Amino acid sequence: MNTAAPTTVNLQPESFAGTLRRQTAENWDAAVNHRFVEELFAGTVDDDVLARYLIQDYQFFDAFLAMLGAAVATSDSAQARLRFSQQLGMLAADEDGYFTQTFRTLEVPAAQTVSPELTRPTFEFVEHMRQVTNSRNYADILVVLVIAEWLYLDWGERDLPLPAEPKHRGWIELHRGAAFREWTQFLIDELDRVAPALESQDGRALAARWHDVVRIERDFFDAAYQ
Ligand SMILES: Cc1ncc(CO)c(N)n1
Repeated sequence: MNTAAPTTVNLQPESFAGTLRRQTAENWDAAVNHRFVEELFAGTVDDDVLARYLIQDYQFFDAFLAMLGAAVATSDSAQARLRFSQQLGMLAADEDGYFTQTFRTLEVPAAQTVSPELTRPTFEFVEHMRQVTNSRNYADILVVLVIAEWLYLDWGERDLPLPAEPKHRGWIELHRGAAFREWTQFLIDELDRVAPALESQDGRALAARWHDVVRIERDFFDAAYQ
């Protein structure tokens, strides 16, 4: 695929992130236009589907926080370290608050929020995050961060009316708007600043991870219906 969907970030088309975004357009766009996203905006997603998705995503969330901690620890930039730290504070307050409130609304048993059985996409995603966290390689960490946030920004910013109920609307509002756009732009700019040449050995390893993680994002939505 050689077409780039319209996106809400500023991008150098030939940059590391721009090139990989274009190479993975098929799975990326399938995720952004997924049935789950359509039903979330419409406010029609089945409560069981939403609960299954959020139970898995709470496990994603914990590994994601650990990965952000690794970004704090490994960044070569003091300014970037502060930006990651600020985001950790927001996630611990607003995003954890959304999960907690919505688990209560959906009457999800506590055991399911603590140690559910992982679906295959969750297992794979957590494994990628564990690998980059342990690698202490800032560029490798940024690859996973950029995909997770940029792909979610792309569906969150879809031009659709917002649903009324907090369990639907809250998840959308966490992934759209000026603050989330600015955060995503920061991640893309950091990756393009520190990424190795795409054709180098390190660059090829990062590209392989990029392709796999975008595929997992799509599978993650599918799993909520299985
Ligand atoms: C699976 C998945 N990808 C990305 C995000 C956004 O960080 C999320 N919450 N869950």
